[in-house]
Amino acid sequence: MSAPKAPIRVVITGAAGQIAYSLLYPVAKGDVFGHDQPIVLVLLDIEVMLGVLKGVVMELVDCALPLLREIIPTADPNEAFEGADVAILVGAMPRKEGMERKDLLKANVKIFKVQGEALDKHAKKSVKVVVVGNPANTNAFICKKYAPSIAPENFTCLTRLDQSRAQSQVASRVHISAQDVHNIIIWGNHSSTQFPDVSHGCVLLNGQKVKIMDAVKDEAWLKGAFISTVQKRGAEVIAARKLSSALSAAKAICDHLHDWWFGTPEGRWVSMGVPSDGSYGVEKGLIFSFPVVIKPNKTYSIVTGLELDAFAKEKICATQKELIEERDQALEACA
Ligand SMILES: NC(=O)c1ccc[n+]([C@@H]2O[C@H](COP(=O)([O-])OP(=O)(O)OC[C@H]3O[C@@H](n4cnc5c(N)ncnc54)[C@H](O)[C@@H]3O)[C@@H](O)[C@H]2O)c1
Ligand SMILES: O=C(O)CC[C@H](O)C(=O)O
Repeated sequence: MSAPKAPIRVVITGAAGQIAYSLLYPVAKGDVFGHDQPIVLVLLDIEVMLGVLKGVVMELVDCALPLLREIIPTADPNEAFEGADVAILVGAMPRKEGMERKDLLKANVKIFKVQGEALDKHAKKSVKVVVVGNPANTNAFICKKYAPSIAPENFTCLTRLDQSRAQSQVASRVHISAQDVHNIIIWGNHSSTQFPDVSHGCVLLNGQKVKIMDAVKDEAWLKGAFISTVQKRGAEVIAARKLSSALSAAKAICDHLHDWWFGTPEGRWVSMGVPSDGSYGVEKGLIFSFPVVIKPNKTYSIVTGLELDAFAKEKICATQKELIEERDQALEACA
């Protein structure tokens, strides 16, 4: 029998919030890092939320989870990131109905400067960071910038929810399970300019791989309503719930980290916001959602060599333009 694994330190920020409430259980139970991986959960929120956080801690304790070795609630980023193996950065203000994205950017980006600095000083150099708080790509860019001692590729942002949304839209159109829809790509920003791209994807129909284009047989839908539905899904959820998506966001965070930890299956890729290496003409250093493959040793690489037609190039250009504008506003707000 192999020796029991040492616990890993997993930091979740915004721990008293909505997404965290759906995220804590699967993480603490072992669904993300493995059912043999003990965990120390570090829960960061702001001072005024410590009372609420106390209740969340009580509930976690009451779950009596075998892998959960310790729970550390705190409002101090320097304490939170000490020795961190994984940082799930959820804590930020969500957009409410009628709010402009710009308002969110100014309010949230400074949080990620502070947390980048704290990660730089206190986290393990191997720490894996996923930024969820919006604007997720730009917040991840700022976090990375203020943590220069950590490798840039350790900073990612969540676009897996967009991927899941796209998979489900195609699955319901073809009347199959979402798990039989493979290799859809989300390019660019986690925003309404993102480009959900089915042109390299396939579905499994009776065990056979069929191109999504051929299975759906409706190019007008794939180039029109499908794209806008995925792009605007977050806003649609806000309009209906009066709150931003939380359950589905938590599920997507679990998928993103599970695949980063264990790797992607042969021949399959997933979308993650990662620092651009210049692939597909995207400015180096921007946090841009690309298709990536991940090895079991937890290293990922951008899938290169995919052919892009004029339609795809135009969409990728538009989302890149938005990210450059956001980055410049964020740098100004942090200066
Ligand atoms: N990338 C995605 O796919 C995706 C999907 C859904 C939501 N989001 C974003 O995730 C963020 C959180 O959403 P939510 O619904 O959980 O919001 P929420 O308001 O329910 O919770 C946010 C929590 O963050 C805390 N917080 C605020 N500032 C903090 C700081 N400096 N340090 C630590 N904690 C801090 C708040 O006190 C609150 O408890 C929002 O920005 C939302 O837009 C992203
Ligand atoms: O603020 C938004 O527009 C969306 C919130 C969240 O990022 C989502 O995708 O559900």
